Amino acid sequence: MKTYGSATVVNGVSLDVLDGRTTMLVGPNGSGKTTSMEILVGLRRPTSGKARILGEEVVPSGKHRIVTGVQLQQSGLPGRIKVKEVLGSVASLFEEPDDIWELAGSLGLQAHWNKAVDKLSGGLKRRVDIAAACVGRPRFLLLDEPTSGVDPEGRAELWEFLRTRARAGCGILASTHDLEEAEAFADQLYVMGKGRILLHGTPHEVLSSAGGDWRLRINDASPAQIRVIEESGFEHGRIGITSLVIGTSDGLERLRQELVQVDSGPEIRSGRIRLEDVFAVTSWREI
Ligand SMILES: Nc1ncnc2c1ncn2[C@@H]1O[C@H](COP(=O)(O)OP(=O)(O)OP(=O)(O)O)[C@@H](O)[C@H]1O
Repeated sequence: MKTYGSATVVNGVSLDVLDGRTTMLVGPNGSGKTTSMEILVGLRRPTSGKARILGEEVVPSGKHRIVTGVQLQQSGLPGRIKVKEVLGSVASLFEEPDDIWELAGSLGLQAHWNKAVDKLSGGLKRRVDIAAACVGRPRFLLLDEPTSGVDPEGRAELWEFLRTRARAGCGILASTHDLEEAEAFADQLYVMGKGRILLHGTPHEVLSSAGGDWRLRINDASPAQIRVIEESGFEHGRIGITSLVIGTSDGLERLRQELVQVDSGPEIRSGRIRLEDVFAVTSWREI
C-alpha cells in the first residue's frame, strides 16, 4: 500500500513478473501504475507491504539493483552526453555488460552513436533509455511507458526487441497507454484502476472477462433504440454519448438489425471485443 497524506494511491497491489514473459500494466492516468512499478524496484517506499525480486526483499540500494534494468517515464540523462557515452558509462558499471554496439544496432541507434541526447527525437531518446536499461543484461526489466513518443512502426520493432530479451529469460514489466500494443504483445496483463488491480490474466482471459467476444457501439442512440438495448438481455452501458453492448457475434448481429429497423440514423459499429471495451465494462461494473 502507498498513501500520500490521507490519499491511498495504491492498495493491495500484487504483481507477479515471470521470467521469460512480457507483463504489461494498463489503466487510466493516475491509476497507480508508476507508483506500483517504482515500489517494485525500490525507488519509492511502500507505506506498508513488501516488494521482492527473485525472492529477495527490495530495499533501497539493495542487491536487486544488479539484476534489474529500469527505464522511467522521465529520462534522467543529461542532454549533452552522446549516445555512445551513455551506453559506455553504463557498461563500465558491470563486469559482463552486453555488447553496446550490437545493442545500439538492435534498437536502431547506431546511426545516432555520436549524437548528443538532446539532439534526438523523443522516440530515439526513449530507445537510448531502454538500451541503457539493458546494458547490464538484467534478469528483470521495468519499463514505464517504453513506447511513448515512438511511431507505430517503431513500436512494433521495440516490442519485438523486448520480446526477444524475454525469450532469452528476462522478466519484463512494462506500462502502456496503447491498448492495441498491450493486446498484441503482452503475455500477461494487469488492468489497474484507482490504485487497485481490477483484472489479471492473458490478453485473451482479460478480454473474455467482459462477458462476450463481440461488441456493438452505437453513437448517440435514440430513446427507442435504448429501450431495445435494455430489453435485449445483453450486458450494456454508456460511455459519454456512446452505448456499448457486449455479447456474441450472432446475437449482436440480430440486435444490430433490430436497432436499424427502429432508427436508421445513429452510427452502429460492430466488431470483436477490444481492451477499451473491457475498460468500459469494468468501470460500469464498479459503480
Ligand atoms: N509524490 C506524490 N505526492 C502525492 N501524490 C502523488 C505523488 N506521486 C503520485 N501521486 C498520486 O498518486 C496517484 C497515482 O499516480 P501514478 O503516477 O502512479 O499513476 P499512473 O497510473 O502511473 O498515471 P499515468 O498513466 O498518468 O502515468 C495519482 O493520483 C498521483 O497524483
